[in-house]
Amino acid sequence: MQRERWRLRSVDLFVQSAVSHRPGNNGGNNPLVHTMEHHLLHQIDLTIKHGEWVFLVGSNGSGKSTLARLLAGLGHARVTGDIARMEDASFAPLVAQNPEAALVGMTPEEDAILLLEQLAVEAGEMPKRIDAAMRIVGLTDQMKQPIAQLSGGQKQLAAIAGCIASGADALIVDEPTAMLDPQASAAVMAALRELHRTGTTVIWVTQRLEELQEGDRVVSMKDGRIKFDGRAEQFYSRDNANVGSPCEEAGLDAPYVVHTVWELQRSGIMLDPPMPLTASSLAKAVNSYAKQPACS
Ligand SMILES: Nc1ncnc2c1ncn2[C@@H]1O[C@H](COP(=O)(O)OP(=O)(O)OP(=O)(O)O)[C@@H](O)[C@H]1O
Repeated sequence: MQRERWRLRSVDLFVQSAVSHRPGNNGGNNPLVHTMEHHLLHQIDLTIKHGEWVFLVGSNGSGKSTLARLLAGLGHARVTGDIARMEDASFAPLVAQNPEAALVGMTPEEDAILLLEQLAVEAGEMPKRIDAAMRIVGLTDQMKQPIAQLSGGQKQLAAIAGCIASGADALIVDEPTAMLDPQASAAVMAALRELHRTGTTVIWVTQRLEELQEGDRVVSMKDGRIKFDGRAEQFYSRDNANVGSPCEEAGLDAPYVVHTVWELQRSGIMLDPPMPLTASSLAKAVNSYAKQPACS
């Protein structure tokens, strides 16, 4: 059985922000400042095992990044409830939507070296780790190129390469493809799927639901709460009255393939498997439906 990487029980998270008020006419010019507490996460129950791949989805402001930062151990927040991390778990680096803020080296290679230096990795160990990480993300040819000359997708891959070289057993990526074109997005997805195949736990925050594949685990959030935790196929499952899939309840628009399946269901066409998620699996399911003997 896989060991647990994170276990959160009844976790609530609060942050404080400064609020300033201009006093009235007779109150002088100095603004009054007081702090206000915001309750951002509510009763989070979540277990993630070593080696799992989890898509964390939800509409804007639903709390995805807040939860991602909490899992990465970042931020200054008041947290109540119970959070357990396994003792042998390494730190889990978080790669954000815009990687430029996190890239400090002049080249992808130098950036990885600086990160490994921070982690006190021996100098003799570094080239092996960095070469392997660049190979996984497909940046071997660009690793000595100035970061300023890389495309957005290559910068994202450079940030991910640094995390891979660090040897972290888990990686959290927050909307890594939000600013990328389909080709660069596919390269980032392929690099992380490969990393996952070799045992790394991956938490992928996204609003692009077409990135989900059959069998993927989906955790969806709304108003700071987890509303759904299950397989992608169930996420799109409507009830008998043809409404109310967890995806729609989260306020998200399903991919085109799923809309097509819903339309087929509305016309009484039930596919097997019932919820294909890619164009090719939809075509396959429609093909085998068409080959079924007609009912009289
Ligand atoms: N430091 C803060 N102080 C006050 N409110 C905050 C703070 N950080 C986040 N929030 C609020 O918490 C809510 C959740 O924010 P969060 O960034 O986690 O959402 P998200 O699901 O990642 O959204 P998006 O998809 O837009 O990035 C939002 O309403 C946001 O305004």
